[in-house]
Amino acid sequence: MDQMLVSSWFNLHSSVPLSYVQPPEGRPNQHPVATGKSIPVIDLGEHVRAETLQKVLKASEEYGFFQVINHGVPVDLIEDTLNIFKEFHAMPAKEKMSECSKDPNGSCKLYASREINKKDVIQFWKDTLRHACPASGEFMEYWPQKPARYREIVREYTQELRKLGMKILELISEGLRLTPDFFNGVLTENPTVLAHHYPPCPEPSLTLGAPKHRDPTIITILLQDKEINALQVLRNGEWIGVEPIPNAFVVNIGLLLQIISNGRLVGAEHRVVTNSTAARTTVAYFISPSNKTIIEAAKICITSANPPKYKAISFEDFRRDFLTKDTAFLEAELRQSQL
Ligand SMILES: O=C(O)CCC(=O)C(=O)O
Ligand SMILES: [Fe+2]
Repeated sequence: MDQMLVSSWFNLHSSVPLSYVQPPEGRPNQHPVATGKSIPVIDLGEHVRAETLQKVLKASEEYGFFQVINHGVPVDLIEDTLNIFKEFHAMPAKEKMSECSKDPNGSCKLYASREINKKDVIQFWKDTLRHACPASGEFMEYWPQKPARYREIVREYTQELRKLGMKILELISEGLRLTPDFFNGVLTENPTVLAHHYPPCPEPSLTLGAPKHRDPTIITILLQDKEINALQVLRNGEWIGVEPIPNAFVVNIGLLLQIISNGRLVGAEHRVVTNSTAARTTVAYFISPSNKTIIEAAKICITSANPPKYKAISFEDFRRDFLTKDTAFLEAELRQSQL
């Protein structure tokens, strides 16, 4: 079982095992990254709220991605968080597995794509630790207890990220003319933290760390490792690299918010490439609803010129379909006929 993790065997190979070789049309070099382009960077510390709001809205409409600086999350906590997840992924496989097997219902899990993404024949060059992190503190008893300060640091980090997430969602609510508390209840009740680890890869031109996908979230807030360019966003048919800015967060609109905004905000497609020299660790904070929540366009986002684009769907049905079907297919299925 331990051998399932990419980190357990990647250094035994000088070439990529066949099951990790992407088909030619899916390889990174097939669609190179646009030069000189980047996603917007937004200073959340700016004092004119209306201006910040416009920037967030514009970036969410045009890119579905932006970075935030002066966001209020303490730098020490950011460093501690990245380090604790690096230390976690560096532990022996057996120990990692046992630290993530405390909940029989699977609220905490360590996996490689082989295990989670049954629909994908070709695998991805990463391991992921994922667990629930609701504000209530529920499920914390199932979190890893190693490395020693894991629970303390990750608890504080997820609390801070919730605050930041709600601040961003308040700006978005105001921009979309939703009520200020629109996202306060069930829509954001079920956050998850995912710590991805991408080991160095001997043949980066043949592999991907993560496939082209949209996130099954309201929004995602990502902490990237310094100095490694690997995340790319698709915009108007071009891949744009997301350059790491020290201590900044990458924010992206998820498919759920695309549905809620009736297509006004973009749940943009993105992917992760690999490199041959350095391991990369990232921490994604997924803001998601509780299972029974119905996802549909907000009334204010529906007009006669812009009728509902998607069928209503419960989050649990959405997630089941999302895991088993291709996203493009799911979107087409959700899209109502425009008759
Ligand atoms: O690790 C990254 O850069 C991106 C991760 C991601 O896209 C995700 O968790 O959905
Ligand atoms: Fe993603």
